Amino acid sequence: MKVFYTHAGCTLVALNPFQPIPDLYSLDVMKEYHYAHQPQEFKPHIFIVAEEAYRNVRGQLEPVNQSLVVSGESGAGKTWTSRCLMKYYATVASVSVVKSQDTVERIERRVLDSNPVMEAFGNACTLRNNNSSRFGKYIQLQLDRCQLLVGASVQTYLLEKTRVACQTANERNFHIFYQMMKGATDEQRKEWKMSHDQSFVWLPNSEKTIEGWCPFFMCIKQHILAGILQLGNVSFSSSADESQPCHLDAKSKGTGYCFLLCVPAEELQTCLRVRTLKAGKQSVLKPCSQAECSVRRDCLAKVIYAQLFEWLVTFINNSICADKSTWCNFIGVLDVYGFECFQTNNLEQLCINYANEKLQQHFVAHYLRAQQIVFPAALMSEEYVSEGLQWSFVKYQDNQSCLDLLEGSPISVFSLLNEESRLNRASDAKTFRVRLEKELCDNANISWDKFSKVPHFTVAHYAGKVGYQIEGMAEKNKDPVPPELISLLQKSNNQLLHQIFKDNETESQIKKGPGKTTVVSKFKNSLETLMKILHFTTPHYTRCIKPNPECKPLTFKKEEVDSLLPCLIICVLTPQRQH
Ligand SMILES: Nc1ncnc2c1ncn2[C@@H]1O[C@H](COP(=O)(O)OP(=O)(O)OP(=O)(O)O)[C@@H](O)[C@H]1O
Repeated sequence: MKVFYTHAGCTLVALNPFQPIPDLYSLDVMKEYHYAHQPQEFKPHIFIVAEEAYRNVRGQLEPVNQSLVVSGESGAGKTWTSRCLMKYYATVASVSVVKSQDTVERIERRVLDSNPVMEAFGNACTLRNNNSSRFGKYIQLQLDRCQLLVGASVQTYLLEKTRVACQTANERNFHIFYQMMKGATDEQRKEWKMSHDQSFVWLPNSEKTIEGWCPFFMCIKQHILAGILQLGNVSFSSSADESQPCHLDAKSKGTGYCFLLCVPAEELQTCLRVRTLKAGKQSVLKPCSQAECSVRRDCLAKVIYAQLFEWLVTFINNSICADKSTWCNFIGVLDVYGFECFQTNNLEQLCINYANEKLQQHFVAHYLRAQQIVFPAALMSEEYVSEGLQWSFVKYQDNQSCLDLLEGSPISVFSLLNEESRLNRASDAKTFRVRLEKELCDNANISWDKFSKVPHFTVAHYAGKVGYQIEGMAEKNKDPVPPELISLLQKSNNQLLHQIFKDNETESQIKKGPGKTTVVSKFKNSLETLMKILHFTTPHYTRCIKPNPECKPLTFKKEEVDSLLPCLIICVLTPQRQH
């Protein structure tokens, strides 16, 4: 029926049309909502949410700062919606009416222009979405005393860095690699030691044209990225004599990647194949197996890319963030990865689903609070409480029990996983599974398929059950980076590489000892900071819905969408409190 928005309780539901809808987001429509006496009486639209938040800031009612939480599965339209919100504020809260044109160029444009740059480095074509964000982000739009947009800052969460060195079949690496190859001049190719016919292991499906995605070339020095691509073509073969390092395969004998990363070739090639073990003051050199060499190669690429991404975010923040003295309120836009359940799920999905569980808890708690219910005592005793509210409360308890399972103290999945990662030995999946079962068997949210051949555990999340594979989880959680590689990067003659590894967090982690700062502990900390921000702001929820898995325009597959609805039902079932 070409209706793309509706309200469900306090949530705006946004249906992805998968094709541009003329005039749905035009300047005139923005103005209509912005200048309306009562925008809530207009047709449901993302601009109502935007305007409501804006008016709240104007009204200065506590909490004045606002958070717009945009959720939904991959491809549902979260990034699109976040962009719409940013464009809305860049228009209605524009400084242009007040100050010179220069300022407009400097602020709104810069904020909006940061999107394609971040997307180039952080988005990729996946099976679910051609332009899938592989990181979460919270964008804080900073408003001055007159509610004009004067700056912004971005906080990012959990970049999927494994994608740099490993792309699932039919998926691609981050956009930036394709963009730079597409835009490279002959001269640049020469500089990067890349011939026209050279193919790259880490650049799959480059022939794929992506509709609606416009490749462009970024004018920054891409030596590091070219170095990463060249590194992906390095392979190893075992030496006949085990006491000797692996051989570098004929094709990888070239030292282009060492040149591009500006580190001594011999030293890097040794670091990739030989481990330095410290025993007191003495160092012992131990050749790595073929598989270990590949892990070290991938690790090098991942750590460089992750640091580069962080540097980019800091760089963007430095250019868009307003001086603290110039802004007093903010509207935050949260675009996080939705709930994930694949055939094989590991640490990444566990973290993502944990984040969703936290957000869901925040949502339900907010909703119950908005109903002026002081729970639990009042909720249970008052007779007039609707069935819907009681149901919400039960859901809230389920949600809490799942969070206890994941992050609770002293014993939870995370605490046990961290313990396992801190052991000075490789983790054994079967033993770890037994430990999990022994310690957590009291929690009804975890279960085990006794007949499964691979060690796993199943968590009953609010949005459904997800089975997590245990193999490799503790190692991923450690995210170890060989110290030799970091020391080498610190010596790089590439100014940027040298700078980003100079006082590198990875190094301080290494100094603290293995497993001290784990992926889970870092993610949990950053999520806690986010939850605190959300707690002190007025939240607005938008749930994006993917109407069909094939991303077909204007196609609504009822059976596919229905499975998503339980997460929404909570807001439909809880009517206004009736006295
Ligand atoms: N309102 C809309 N109008 C037109 N097209 C849209 C709209 N919302 C989304 N799309 C289309 O759907 C695609 C997927 O949307 P988007 O990238 O925002 O999803 P996402 O939820 O952020 O996914 P991911 O979690 O994978 O990053 C967009 O590239 C765009 O083509």
